[in-house]
Amino acid sequence: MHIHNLSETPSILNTFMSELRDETIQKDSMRFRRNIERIGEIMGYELSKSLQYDAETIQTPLGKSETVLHRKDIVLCSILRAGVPLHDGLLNYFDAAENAFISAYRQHKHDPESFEIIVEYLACPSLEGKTLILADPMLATGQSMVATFEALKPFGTPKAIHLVSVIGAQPGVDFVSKAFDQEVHLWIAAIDEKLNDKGYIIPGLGDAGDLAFGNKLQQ
Ligand SMILES: O=P(O)(O)OC[C@H]1O[C@H](OP(=O)(O)OP(=O)(O)O)[C@H](O)[C@@H]1O
Ligand SMILES: O=c1cc[nH]c(=O)[nH]1
Ligand SMILES: [Mg+2]
Repeated sequence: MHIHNLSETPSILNTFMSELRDETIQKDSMRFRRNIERIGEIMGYELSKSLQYDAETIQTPLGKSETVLHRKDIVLCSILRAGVPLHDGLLNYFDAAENAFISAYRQHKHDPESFEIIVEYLACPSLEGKTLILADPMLATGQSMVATFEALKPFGTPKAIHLVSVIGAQPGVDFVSKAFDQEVHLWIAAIDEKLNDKGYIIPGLGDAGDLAFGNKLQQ
């Protein structure tokens, strides 16, 4: 897996990251969602540099200009709920993309330290020969990302796969890396050291879904 950790070069991205993590600032849910969206935009731009483009000549009012074509073979797939603002940011840039949504949430069993991934909803176009961008802001154990990829397999084989995340934990990044047998790029803004015994990233930022959209009752 090719890992592109975008916070290694200090930039405005690091400011957005510190606002997401700051326990006072992150309480403003509109700002929290917008910061994830802004990171999605930055990730989309950085990722776009690795794609291939066809050249096209367009007519301006005063002459002809060589340009590159908007890519139309991209499928953006995000994992509900926390993936929604990241999806919005990516879609702001890849506005010609097709879109897929999947619900993959962690359901804790009787023992609070163990959980399974529940996939209940999946809407996806054909992935055959397309560029798949799979987005989820939190990559903790990596199980949601891998379960999602497994669930997408019947929709065809993408020609390229890009995973987009905001914060990962090293054990989850290692888990995801082993799960893919084809070339995969991971675009991420931080890789934290570890998980706690409930599978939360330490130091991480807390629960991204709840911070973006409010608490949910455990089913
Ligand atoms: O790498 P993993 O260990 O699988 O954890 C990461 C998952 O946890 C979060 O979702 P969550 O289950 O909290 O659902 P939510 O977005 O509805 O809050 C997050 O958005 C990821 O999907
Ligand atoms: O730290 C974590 C782990 C999973 N999901 C989150 O929202 N945060
Ligand atoms: Mg959550």
